[in-house]
Amino acid sequence: MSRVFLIVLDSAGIGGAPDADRFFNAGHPDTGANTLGHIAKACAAGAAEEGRSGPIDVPFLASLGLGPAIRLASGFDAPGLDVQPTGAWGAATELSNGKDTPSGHWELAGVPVPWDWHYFPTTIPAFPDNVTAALCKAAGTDGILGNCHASGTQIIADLGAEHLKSLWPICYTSADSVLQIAAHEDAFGLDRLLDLCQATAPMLHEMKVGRVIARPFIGDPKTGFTRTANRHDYAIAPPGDTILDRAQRAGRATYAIGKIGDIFSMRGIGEVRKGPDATLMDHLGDLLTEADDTSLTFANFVEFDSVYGHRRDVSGYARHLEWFDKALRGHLDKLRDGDLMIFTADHGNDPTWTGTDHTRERVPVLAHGLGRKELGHMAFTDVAAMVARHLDIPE
Ligand SMILES: O=P(O)(O)O[C@H]1O[C@H](CO)[C@@H](O)[C@H]1O
Ligand SMILES: [Mn+2]
Ligand SMILES: [Mn+2]
Repeated sequence: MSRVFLIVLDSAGIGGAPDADRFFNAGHPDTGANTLGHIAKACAAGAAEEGRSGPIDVPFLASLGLGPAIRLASGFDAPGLDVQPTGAWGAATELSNGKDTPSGHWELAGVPVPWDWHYFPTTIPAFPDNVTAALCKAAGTDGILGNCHASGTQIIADLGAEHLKSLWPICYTSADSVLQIAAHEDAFGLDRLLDLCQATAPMLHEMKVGRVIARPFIGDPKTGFTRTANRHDYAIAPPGDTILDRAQRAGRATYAIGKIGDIFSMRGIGEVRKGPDATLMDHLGDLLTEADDTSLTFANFVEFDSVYGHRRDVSGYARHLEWFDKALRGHLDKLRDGDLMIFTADHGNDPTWTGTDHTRERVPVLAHGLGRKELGHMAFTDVAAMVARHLDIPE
């Protein structure tokens, strides 16, 4: 019996979403956004030269069929990826009405989102009075800082010093259905921040706000402020049975690498391994060696999105893709006969695009372990079906 490794490169979209015109970045529609296509184009043009150089160098992903997947999704010929595939490749189109992480992951796991998410307005204050009151009560403070749309790194630079004086939590949102709370790990306290998020999450979930996210940071006004890896997402539970639930019910071991446990509200998850992406790659290597036969490992590499996509850092995103591809090649000898490894994404975040938010895109579905195969156009839920078939559990 074989195992499945389902690996999400967070935000690694490939353009072509038929409904991209309904999604926006800084007031502009996402039509034409193409995360991996535009990164490959920038690399080939010599426009992504920080810490790396030249055409994009991802031989493993290219050998699975990344170039043809981009062409299928968006009609774009991505330079540097034009090799004959030996893996299986397709392009998946999202149904859920959201270009966010939970929508993408749940749908990949078999459950499109049946409701419309609640988004906060771009006005200041962004949060209604009852939400602000609940935040103050749970934090034990007379007020909150922020209360607006913001980039997470910018808002701690702007308000970190004030936060250290008042110890009021920094509360902000984005184009996603989220309420994020940044607070200093030592001065405010990590446990106090996590308790605050946990206490207010049910009220926000009731409003169909997808996640309350704890964003702890360290530092001081002199040296600057930095976010730590102790981020924690408190997400609404998926609205139905996912592939993780099905696998667990069938008695299979399920492993979550990265923030998968948070995204699925721990439903259907046996064991969690977390850390920055470099550590997650070690965890993946360990699980390739250790994971039980018939098990499902579901991984999310978040830094493509959080460190490079939202920051519109084209060189950084390309560097991380090249790191990922190389590191992964070092683990391939641990695969066993019959194992299936799938690489996909949850949405786009084109670093060449306007704004700082996700972009509505199709995503690649690249598989190792099925031989050479054109999977064609797919739904996100077809990924769950592929996993189910391979593990011999109900689709
Ligand atoms: O700017 P930061 O805090 O990284 O926020 C980003 O991270 C959030 C959760 O993934 C998204 O909603 C996006 O706004
Ligand atoms: Mn995401
Ligand atoms: Mn994001």
